[in-house]
Amino acid sequence: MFSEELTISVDGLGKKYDIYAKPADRLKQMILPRVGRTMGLHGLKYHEEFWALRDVTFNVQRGETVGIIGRNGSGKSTLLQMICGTLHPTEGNIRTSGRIAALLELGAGFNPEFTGEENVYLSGLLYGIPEKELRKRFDSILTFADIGDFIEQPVKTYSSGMYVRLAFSIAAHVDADALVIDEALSVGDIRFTQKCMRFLRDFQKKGTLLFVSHDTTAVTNLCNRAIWLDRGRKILDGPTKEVVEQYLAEQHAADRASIGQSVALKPSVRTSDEIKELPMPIHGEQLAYGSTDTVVVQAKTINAVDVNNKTKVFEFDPDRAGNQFGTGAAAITNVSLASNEGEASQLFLGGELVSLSIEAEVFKPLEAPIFGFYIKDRLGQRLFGDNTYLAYSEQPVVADTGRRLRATFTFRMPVLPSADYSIDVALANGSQADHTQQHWIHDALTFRANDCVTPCHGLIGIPMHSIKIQQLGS
Ligand SMILES: Nc1ncnc2c1ncn2[C@@H]1O[C@H](COP(=O)(O)OP(=O)(O)OP(=O)(O)O)[C@@H](O)[C@H]1O
Repeated sequence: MFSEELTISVDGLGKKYDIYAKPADRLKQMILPRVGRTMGLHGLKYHEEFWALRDVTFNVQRGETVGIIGRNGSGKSTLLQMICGTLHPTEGNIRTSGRIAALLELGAGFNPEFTGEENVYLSGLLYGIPEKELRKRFDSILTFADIGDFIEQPVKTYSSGMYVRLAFSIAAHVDADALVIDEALSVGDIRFTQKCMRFLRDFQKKGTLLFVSHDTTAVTNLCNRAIWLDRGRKILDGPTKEVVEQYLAEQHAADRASIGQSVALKPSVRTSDEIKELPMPIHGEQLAYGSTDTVVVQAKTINAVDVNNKTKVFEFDPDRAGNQFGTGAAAITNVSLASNEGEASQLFLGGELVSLSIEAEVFKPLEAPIFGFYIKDRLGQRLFGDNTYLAYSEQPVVADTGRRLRATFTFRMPVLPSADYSIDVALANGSQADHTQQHWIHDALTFRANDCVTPCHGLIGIPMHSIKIQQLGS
């Protein structure tokens, strides 16, 4: 039975396309089977069957945010279009409850000949919002979209960014119970994207969200759950962090396999597409603490309290680390955090200088090794990270077979809200733009930040150089 708590229920869903090699085959398929049947011939086929989606089953509960990930052509858009009712399934069932607003890829939704304003009313009516109500909301829709006088121009004259601004603004104003978003946010500029993200974070508190993106970081940031599609099939459905990690690992394995490189270090070792976007962030992406000591102006107060932002580090244990992948030409053998004086320690303070060391053993010569790390929060959001590339780009450290290497990053442990965190470490070979991961370990070290007496508003806290209130003359 379809529960009231379910917003979307998808059962055995499939979409088949008949692919014809040439247009004439389509005609033959329409006419000849009938002729054949009258002659007692059956099963004449002039096309290939192609299943864009097959056998996909899942439920989305009211209030859930679910990310859909997968390679190009894996069936994500096909799935969303069927959920929104713009595409008919070949087999299976979809049940939805409440009002679903869709923000599908460009091309869907608006009548290109109509002006933006006409499209606002048209879309509103399709969502069942009475015209009188739409009039009341029109100004707010326009303000959100921020496309100025273009609202009076036909939509066919819009840039893709304007199109998405208007489409998103409408979807945000129709009191939807569920929002279905397909790649739309990749089009807008940063300010608009931030505005949409704020809206979505607010919407998440009450509504159901289905979110397709190639940007796995965005999926990780926004969704608690993810569904991975591949070649039209559901591969995995679960907590976002796990699904994204496995998806990236699988992608890298496939990429490596396609260029004939070995991929496995050990059964749990996987490869990842992160290689393309990383090795790890370049300098400048890292947290902007100065090289000189920062004065924490609240230090007096903080030190007066027994429990400040202490961070407890759990030692590196290769068997307990998360997913791993890489070619296996080198292996990371140890990871540790020490105080800046080099003392191995398990407790640090937010704002303290610490050193992260990554040691590795080389099995095959590396002409340009790059070590890197990321610090991630509980949802897998990357808070900051860095790599050795820029420091050694002019003169890479060449490592022969049998050598052992150690990279050390010294940085200020940020002030962190009380929660669990983890550190990904990696050793690649090559350049920032073109490299191969030799060994990447997700969650090599984990740590817990304790009671945040130190001011920390947001993902990480920056120790303040000064805080003042001044009386100004009237
Ligand atoms: N009308 C159609 N006729 C034939 N094949 C189609 C049709 N529409 C989609 N397909 C095929 O179905 C498969 C799934 O397409 P879909 O657009 O759903 O993938 P996707 O995961 O959204 O891809 P992308 O990430 O590139 O947007 C693709 O191989 C695509 O070529």
